[in-house]
Amino acid sequence: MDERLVSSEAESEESYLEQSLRPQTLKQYIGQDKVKENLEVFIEAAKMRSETLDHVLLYGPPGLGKTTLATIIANEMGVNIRTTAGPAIERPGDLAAILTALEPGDVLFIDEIHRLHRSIEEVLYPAMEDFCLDIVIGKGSTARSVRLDLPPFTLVGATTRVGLLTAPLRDRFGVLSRLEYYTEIQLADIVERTAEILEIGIDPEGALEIARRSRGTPRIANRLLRRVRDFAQVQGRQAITNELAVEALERLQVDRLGLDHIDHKLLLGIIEKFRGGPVGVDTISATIGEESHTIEDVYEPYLLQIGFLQRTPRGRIVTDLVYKHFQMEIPHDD
Ligand SMILES: Nc1ncnc2c1ncn2[C@@H]1O[C@H](COP(=O)(O)OP(=O)(O)OP(=O)(O)O)[C@@H](O)[C@H]1O
Ligand SMILES: [Mg+2]
Repeated sequence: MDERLVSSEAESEESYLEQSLRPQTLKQYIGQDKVKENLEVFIEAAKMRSETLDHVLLYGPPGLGKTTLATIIANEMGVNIRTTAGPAIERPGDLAAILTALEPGDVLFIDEIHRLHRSIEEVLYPAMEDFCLDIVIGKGSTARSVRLDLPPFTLVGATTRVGLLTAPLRDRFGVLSRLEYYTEIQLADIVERTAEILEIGIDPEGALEIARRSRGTPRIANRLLRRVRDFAQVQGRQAITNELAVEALERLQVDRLGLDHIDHKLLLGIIEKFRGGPVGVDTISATIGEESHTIEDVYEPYLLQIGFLQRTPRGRIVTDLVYKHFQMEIPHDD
């Protein structure tokens, strides 16, 4: 698969840069008002009672700020954060080692928590519920189980695929927060904030243009800003104006809704070869030469989100919005 400018996944070099752009406090964190307001109350209450914060599950599409929020929770609680990821924990002993090394009150952040092995999840249950660890010592007939106390801690889990979490794991989180796509105005604020950190001059209208094409996703907004800055620099401009943003993003083939050549190929393929659908994913896959699961996991979600595609039992259909976007005549049933 090509690297896409509008991919919501982090590029290989990007994660380092992203760290420097992460807001540190809830106040600096733009948008997600409902999630923020709830967390504010829970954090405040936990601090008043001198207790740890309840376990928090953050879920939603890539690039919306889950890792950022995990860091902020630790900052606001005034504790350390220990970070790991589902696939990195291979044996129950790995998790036991992490848990016993925690300081009282710490945040343990497990990214991609849907990818934890079942055998490891079982270690997590008593740890989350009673702050203890059941370990087996010895082998065979002399084996016995010992209960170890753990320091109280807050588990923050993050996932893009909440549906893959087992019910017993999901039920052990006291706070479940779903992150939503951002509005244009919120993304424009994020772009302006990032521009300030990176010392890039930008007009409000330039920021709004980048926001509009960022598919509701801060990660994409920040990436487009960096690419548009390259154009500004090469052209010797002091600030990113609306005109410059439009010109740069058109040249980068990111259209005014943030769609790129792959989105165009998919949508126009359904229109031109299947008269707008319905058509099955496997058939689309064969015609445009992309894997079915890539279409479903990577290409479709945003098109479904903005109402350009509809899923029906007989396959995918493009909506009237697509014809309007491409300035094509809407076909009439006859
Ligand atoms: N609310 C926000 N305000 C300002 N910047 C944000 C916000 N949310 C995310 N960002 C920025 O977007 C980038 C991506 O955010 P983050 O890494 O937290 O996303 P994520 O949800 O953890 O993604 P993934 O699912 O790929 O792990 C970061 O550089 C971060 O600074
Ligand atoms: Mg993350």
